[in-house]
Amino acid sequence: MSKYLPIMLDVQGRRVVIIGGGAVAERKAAPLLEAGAELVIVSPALSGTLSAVAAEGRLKWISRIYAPGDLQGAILVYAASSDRAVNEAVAGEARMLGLPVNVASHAEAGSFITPGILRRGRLTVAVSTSGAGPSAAAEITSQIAGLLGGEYEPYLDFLHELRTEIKRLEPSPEVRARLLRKLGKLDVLNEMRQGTFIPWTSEVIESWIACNRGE
Ligand SMILES: C[C@@]1(CC(=O)O)C2=NC(=C\c3[nH]c(c(CCC(=O)O)c3CC(=O)O)Cc3[nH]c(c(CC(=O)O)c3CCC(=O)O)/C=C3\N/C(=C\2)[C@@H](CCC(=O)O)[C@]3(C)CC(=O)O)/[C@H]1CCC(=O)O
Ligand SMILES: NC(=O)c1ccc[n+]([C@@H]2O[C@H](COP(=O)([O-])OP(=O)(O)OC[C@H]3O[C@@H](n4cnc5c(N)ncnc54)[C@H](O)[C@@H]3O)[C@@H](O)[C@H]2O)c1
Repeated sequence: MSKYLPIMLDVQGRRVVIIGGGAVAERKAAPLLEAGAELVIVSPALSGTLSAVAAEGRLKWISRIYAPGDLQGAILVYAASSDRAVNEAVAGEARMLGLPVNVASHAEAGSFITPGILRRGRLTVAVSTSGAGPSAAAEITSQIAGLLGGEYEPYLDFLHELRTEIKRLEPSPEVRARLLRKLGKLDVLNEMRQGTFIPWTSEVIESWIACNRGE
């Protein structure tokens, strides 16, 4: 069994190529577009949703079958055509170029697989069964969605703001590390859940930093 490594990849403005434009390509495209990838789809046909996205100029559609050379300039590749042999040829070209490739028809021909994804603002949860059961991955993802409410979005925005301020205002690495550890122990998430959270002004942030610099 492959033991896959989960990573968070920044694809903003980077070219990602999907071969095939059907239902699976559509599912793989959604998180790529959300993450700001420069998406290129090579396929003789495109699903309705993908056509609409192409018409808005949010992806580039190359309207023909795959040809070697289509992966030039990409950082990531998805072989999602309905033709197994074509997907294998795509995986071969990707391997030659040293590019990570996902193969929708038979995962073992590729080098990465796609998890179920759940987002709450800056929080991302990715769920994988290591390929054992894609439907189970979808089901587990929706169970976790029920556990993690909308409060995580403002909570993580708050943590981000405080972390940025601590890094800006506190020159000592030891004190900064202590403040950042204390940040994780604040009860703000519960306050947000209960609707009792009062947003911190810059004065409150500065005084919290001043009061918590010590041991
Ligand atoms: C999670 C999710 C993400 C996504 O695709 O975006 C995802 N598959 C999803 C849905 C889904 N997949 C399939 C159906 C039809 C019902 C069924 O057959 O079960 C449905 C629809 C459904 O269940 O709703 C069939 C299927 N899937 C794969 C194969 C081929 C094979 O096994 O090799 C076949 C058979 C094809 C055939 O027979 O022709 C392969 C993979 N699918 C994966 C991910 C990777 C492993 C993830 C893990 O670690 O578990 C992996 C290995 C590779 C990859 O695609 O990256 C997404 C749910 C997202 C969500 O809704 O939240
Ligand atoms: N990994 C997964 O999550 C998953 C889920 C379901 C199905 N599948 C598998 O993924 C594949 C695609 O499924 P789908 O539902 O999107 O099929 P689909 O028929 O909806 O789409 C296939 C697409 O591939 C395109 N295509 C065909 N030949 C091509 C070529 N030579 N070059 C470029 N594009 C080409 C078609 O025009 C079409 O747009 C199937 O092999 C299926 O077994 C994978």
